[in-house]
Amino acid sequence: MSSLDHEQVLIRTGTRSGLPIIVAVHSTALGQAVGGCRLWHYADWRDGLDDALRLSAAMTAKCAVAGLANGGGKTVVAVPPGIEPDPALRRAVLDDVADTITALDGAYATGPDVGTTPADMAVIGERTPHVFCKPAQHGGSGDSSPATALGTLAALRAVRRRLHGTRTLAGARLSVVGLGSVGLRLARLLADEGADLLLSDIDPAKRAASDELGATWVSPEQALTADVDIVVPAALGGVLTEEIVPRLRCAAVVGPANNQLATEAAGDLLHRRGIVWVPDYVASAGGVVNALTVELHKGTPDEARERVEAIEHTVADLLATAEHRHVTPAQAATELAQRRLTGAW
Ligand SMILES: NC(=O)c1ccc[n+]([C@@H]2O[C@H](COP(=O)([O-])OP(=O)(O)OC[C@H]3O[C@@H](n4cnc5c(N)ncnc54)[C@H](O)[C@@H]3O)[C@@H](O)[C@H]2O)c1
Repeated sequence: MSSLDHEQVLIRTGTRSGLPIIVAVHSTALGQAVGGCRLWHYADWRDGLDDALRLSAAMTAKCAVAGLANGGGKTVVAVPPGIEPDPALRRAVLDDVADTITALDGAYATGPDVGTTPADMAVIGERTPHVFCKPAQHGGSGDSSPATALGTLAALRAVRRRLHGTRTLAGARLSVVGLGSVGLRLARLLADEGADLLLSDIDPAKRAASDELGATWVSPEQALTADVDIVVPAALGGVLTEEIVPRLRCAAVVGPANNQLATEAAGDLLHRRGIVWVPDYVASAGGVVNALTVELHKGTPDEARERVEAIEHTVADLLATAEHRHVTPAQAATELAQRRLTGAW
C-alpha cells in the first residue's frame, strides 16, 4: 500500500445533505491549499476519495509551476447513483461544504469544478471567506475565460520565441481547435496581433465568428493536422492520441484544453517527434492565477494581469529545463514544481 502524502484529508457526512463531503489538503508548503469543488456521481464514495487525493496533488503542481503562493487541495462531494440533487439538496450540500472548509481553519479555499458553478461559490461564500471565482456581482473575479485566454497567449509567446526568436504572434500560422469561451477570445487576441489563423469547432454556428476575424475555417481534424507553426487545442481533452500525434505537421502544441494527452505514450511520441508541447495545466493557468490574485491575495487587476502574463516566463523556463535535461516538458514541469516546493527557485 502506498503512503499518504497529503497533509490532511477531512471526510464528513454532511449534517444537512447526508452526503459524503471529502476535502483533501495535499500541501500548504507554498501557502493556502486551493482547488475546485467537484459535485459528481460515484458508485462508491471511496472513488470520490481517490479523485480528491489525485486532483489535489495535481493542484499542488499546478500552483507551484504557476508561481502562486498556494498549495493544492480538492473537494469532492460524492453523490450516490440515482440521486439528482434538487435545489434544496444542492443548497444543503453547499452549506455542508462551507462548514467543512471552515473546520479546516484557512488551510484550504475552494472554487468551481465539474458539477459546480461560480454561483455556487457565492453560496459557499455566505459562510466562509475561503472561496474564489465568485460572480462579479458577489465581489468575485467573474468569468475566468478572459484571463485563461490571456495566459494562453503568454504561453504562445514563449513558444513563438523558442521557435522563431520573436515573441510577437504577427505572421505566425496557428490553428485553434474549439471556439468556446476561451478559444474565441484567444482567436480574437491572435487576430488583433496579425496571426495567420485556421479556426475550427464542431459547432458550425461558430463559422461566422471565424469569418469575422478573416480566418480560414477548417474542420477540427484539419485544424489538428494542419501544416502550421502551432496547434492550439481549446476544446475537450484527450485530443493528443497515439494515432493523431504521428500525423501532426506543426512545430508545437500549446492550448488551454484540459488533459490533452490521451496517454503518457502520446506525450513521449510528441517529444520524440521534436514537437514542443506545453502541458495544458501550465498554459491554462491564467484563469486560476487571476482569480486567486484578486480574490484571495487581494491584488489589483493590474497585479493579476502581470501574474497572468508571467506565464510567458514560466513556459520559457520550462522549455529551457526540458532542453537542458533532455526530458519532456511534462517531466520538466514536475521538476520545476519540485524546485519551487523545496524553495530552490
Ligand atoms: N474557461 C476557463 O477559464 C478554462 C480554464 C482552464 C482550462 N479550460 C479548458 O479549456 C477548454 C475550453 O474551455 P471553454 O471554457 O472555452 O469551454 P467551452 O465549453 O466554452 O468551449 C468549448 C468549445 O469547443 C467546441 N468543441 C467541443 N468538442 C469539439 C471538438 N471535438 N472539436 C472542435 N471543437 C469542439 C465546443 O463546440 C465549444 O465551442 C476546456 O478543456 C476547459 O476545461 C478552461
